[in-house]
Amino acid sequence: MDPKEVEIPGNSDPNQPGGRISHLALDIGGSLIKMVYFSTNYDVDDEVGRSGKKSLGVSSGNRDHPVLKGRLHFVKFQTSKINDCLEFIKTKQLHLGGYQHLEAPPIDKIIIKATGGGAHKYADLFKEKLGISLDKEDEMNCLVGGVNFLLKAVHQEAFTYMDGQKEFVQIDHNDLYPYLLVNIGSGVSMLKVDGDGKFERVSGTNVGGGTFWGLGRLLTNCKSFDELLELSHRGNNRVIDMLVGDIYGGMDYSKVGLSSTAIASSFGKAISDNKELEDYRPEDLARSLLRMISNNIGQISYLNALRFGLKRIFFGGFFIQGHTYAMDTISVAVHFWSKGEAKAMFSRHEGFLGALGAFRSYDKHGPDDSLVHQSMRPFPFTSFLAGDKICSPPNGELNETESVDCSVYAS
Ligand SMILES: Nc1ncnc2c1ncn2[C@@H]1O[C@H](COP(=O)(O)OP(=O)(O)O)[C@@H](O)[C@H]1O
Ligand SMILES: CC(C)(COP(=O)(O)O)[C@@H](O)C(=O)NCCC(=O)O
Repeated sequence: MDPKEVEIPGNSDPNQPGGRISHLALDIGGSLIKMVYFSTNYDVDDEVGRSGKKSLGVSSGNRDHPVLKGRLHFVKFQTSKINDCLEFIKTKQLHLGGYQHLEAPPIDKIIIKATGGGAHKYADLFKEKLGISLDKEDEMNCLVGGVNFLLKAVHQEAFTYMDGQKEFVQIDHNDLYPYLLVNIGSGVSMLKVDGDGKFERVSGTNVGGGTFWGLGRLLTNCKSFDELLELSHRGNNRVIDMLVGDIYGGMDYSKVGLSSTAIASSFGKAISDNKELEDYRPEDLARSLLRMISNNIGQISYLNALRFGLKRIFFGGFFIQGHTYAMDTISVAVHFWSKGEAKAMFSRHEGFLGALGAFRSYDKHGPDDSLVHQSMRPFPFTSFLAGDKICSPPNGELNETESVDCSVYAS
């Protein structure tokens, strides 16, 4: 997959005079590299200062008046195509922070925040190809930092999805914790979150997004993840799944609360159909697989929520990426097993939780003399938390490469 060009509209192009990129952060996972960066080329306070009306420095901005306006960019690459990612960073000079304008930027001293297993695996490659060092942030810490940030700072970030209905959830900042965070990446991690930086990884499963894509590719010969998803939209899982009704002669097993349409055994019909793989339609195989994996994750999530008495479960990770059928299946599983007690919630920037957490971690270190702080910390970043300061794209979803306007307020 080639990354689309990130649109850096108008005067926020870092290659234009005064253009500036800051806070590049990476989450290098088993399947995908997620990248977040902020671009701006004008300082609102400078503008106000020039107009003679008011002049505020970065440190003296307030919550009613933005210090900076710019764009937050979200980009993803396949991890297997990491060279495309390196080329993208190099071409756009994303790694140079505030040093794009220098003829000889001090590249060997520049440090970029990175998380995910790939921050360890590919550290040498980044050094070799771009000359930069990766400052490794813990993956779970970043996930929690990212989701807490989104839930608190972004208007209409969390929503429920059931029976085709999306409903935004009003987040009460004083009543957010505890909750269960389920990150469905290549594998699945489940974390009990009790506060900012307060969490425990309570469970996980190796049957996750990588399983769907890996097994799906083998079963259907799909060439891309998007193709597999598209197939699953058109499929009918009942062709392959053994339903309760198939076992009970079309009847419900009502004594234990199982309707005739419930799946008794995923892929179970394949044992008696006397068919070969090629006799099944790829779309039906894709649908059964998606249902099986989503159901399983929904059920394990519910069991962990039950274990700790948690009523809210937030799902993240690129497996979901706004995919309605996966969300619906997960929600139904949580609803069914919890008898309506627990709620599955999703996030609009679900795939970028870790990258956002790494991005925010620029702020957590105190001032020191390293170049990372000079080049990548042009403003106090907790300031993003001052209310609903990130606008969403008009359609509310983020694609492969997207950016959102945002304002930075001094904290
Ligand atoms: N374009 C894509 N290419 C590959 N996998 C994708 C794509 N879009 C969504 N996915 C799904 O997202 C999963 C990866 O999710 P992610 O949160 O990025 O995990 P990781 O950090 O392990 O890379 C894949 O295993 C796959 O199920
Ligand atoms: C090892 C991982 C944390 C890596 O994160 P990922 O790249 O999958 O997002 C994750 O794949 C995981 O939690 N796997 C499940 C391992 C288990 O608990 O069985």
